[in-house]
Amino acid sequence: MTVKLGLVGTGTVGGGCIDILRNHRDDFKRHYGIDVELVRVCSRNPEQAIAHGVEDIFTQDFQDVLNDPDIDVVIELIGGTTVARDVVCGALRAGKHVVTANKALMATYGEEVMRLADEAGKEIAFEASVGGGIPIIDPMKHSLIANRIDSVMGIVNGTTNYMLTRMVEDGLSYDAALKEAQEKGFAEADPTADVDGFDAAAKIAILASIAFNSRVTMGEVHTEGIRNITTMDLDAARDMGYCVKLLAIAHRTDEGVDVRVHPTMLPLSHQLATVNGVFNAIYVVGDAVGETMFFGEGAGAGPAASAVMGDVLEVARHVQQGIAPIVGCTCTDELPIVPMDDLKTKYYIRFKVADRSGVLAAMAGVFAKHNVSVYSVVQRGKKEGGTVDLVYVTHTACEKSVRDVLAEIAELDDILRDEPSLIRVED
Ligand SMILES: NC(=O)C1=CN([C@@H]2O[C@H](COP(=O)(O)OP(=O)(O)OC[C@H]3O[C@@H](n4cnc5c(N)ncnc54)[C@H](OP(=O)(O)O)[C@@H]3O)[C@@H](O)[C@H]2O)C=CC1
Ligand SMILES: N[C@@H](CC=O)C(=O)O
Repeated sequence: MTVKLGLVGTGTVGGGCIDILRNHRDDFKRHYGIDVELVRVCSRNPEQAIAHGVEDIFTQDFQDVLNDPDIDVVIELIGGTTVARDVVCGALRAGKHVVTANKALMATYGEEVMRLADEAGKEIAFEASVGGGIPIIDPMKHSLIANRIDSVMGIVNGTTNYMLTRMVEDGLSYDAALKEAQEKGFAEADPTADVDGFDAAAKIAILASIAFNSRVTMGEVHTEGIRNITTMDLDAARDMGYCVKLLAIAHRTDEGVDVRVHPTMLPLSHQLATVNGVFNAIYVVGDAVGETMFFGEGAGAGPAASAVMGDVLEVARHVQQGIAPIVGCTCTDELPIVPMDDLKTKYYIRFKVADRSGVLAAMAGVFAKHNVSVYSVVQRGKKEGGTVDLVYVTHTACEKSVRDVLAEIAELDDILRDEPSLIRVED
């Protein structure tokens, strides 16, 4: 039996999938007996389809894919939560299996999508939605199923990790580093999703939901990106023996789920400090297995298409063998989200302030008022245009108090000259 595929979205990942199918279709059949055929391809305009040699099966209307009775599996690779939601939900309602790389959709409408799949008795597979080419969802749903998982954390956004690496190692500006990441196909269609942390928030929401059997949506994840991080911060971190990474963190605590995305300073000796460029790494800690780490390329056509096609072939194998979907929604519990205000950690905060007397004393007063104990204050860079950069490192403090400090300093008369950059410090 030939399993018929319909693909919607022919950009970076969709193009990668078409290429894999063209190059390896015969191998899949010879090695594994899995016979798949791409019968319909949909996108907004035909240029990408022509470039990948599939113009003969091209359509601009995704309904042509959903309404084709021959298609067994729909592959959604357009991204976003509007048209993609119609494609995914429509395909499931039409009785088709679905493979998607869409983390925004799964982290926002995951409950609806999983319910539709359960009702239809069809599979919804989304390995590529987290960690690009790294197998992480399937191991968590299968190989690690015997564990109680208490922590999942790591670097899950290739674009920002690539940018931070290029900024540190090659002195690239933020804008130049982002442009490169976009050219390499790492960034989302709207790269603010990467740099503002929303892509990582979606991914950690998906991982936390699976790990803790309790649904976490991306809106529930405290999210900060790297927009305010400058080369001055990266240099300051290095001088202190640290690097800066955009970390996605999910812990099961006695209070519930502590889940957040923010720039974090890590000692250069930390395992995650060596994860550079487009690479991602995800730690998973289970009560039986102990510590595990998953590592690989987190973005780009090849890695993402590898994960998508892995799902497609597994679903196709099930279709051929008549195997019903085994695991549907596993979010059986309802754990509360721990408020970010409760976090206790050390902080690096850089303020660009007016270069005049009295500023340091005024700021010291605010820190003292809120019981945030300062470990060091250092001036960085040159005094320019009547401003100076002050770097504060605190002892362990409460997030709420630090937020109060920032709010009060912002209210001080004509002191702040820019948004402070705030980085949490892990030892
Ligand atoms: N890039 C990566 O490294 C990774 C991406 N992903 C995920 O994969 C998905 C696709 O990403 P990527 O390939 O990078 O995105 P691209 O922007 O490169 O490709 C998106 C494709 O969808 C098409 N499209 C957009 N809107 C519509 C629509 N309304 N109807 C039909 N087609 C449409 C686009 O056409 P047009 O070009 O005309 O806009 C384009 O062909 C996203 O969910 C993303 O989050 C997951 C892992 C890694
Ligand atoms: N934009 C994402 C792509 C993969 O999910 C990233 O940079 O990690």
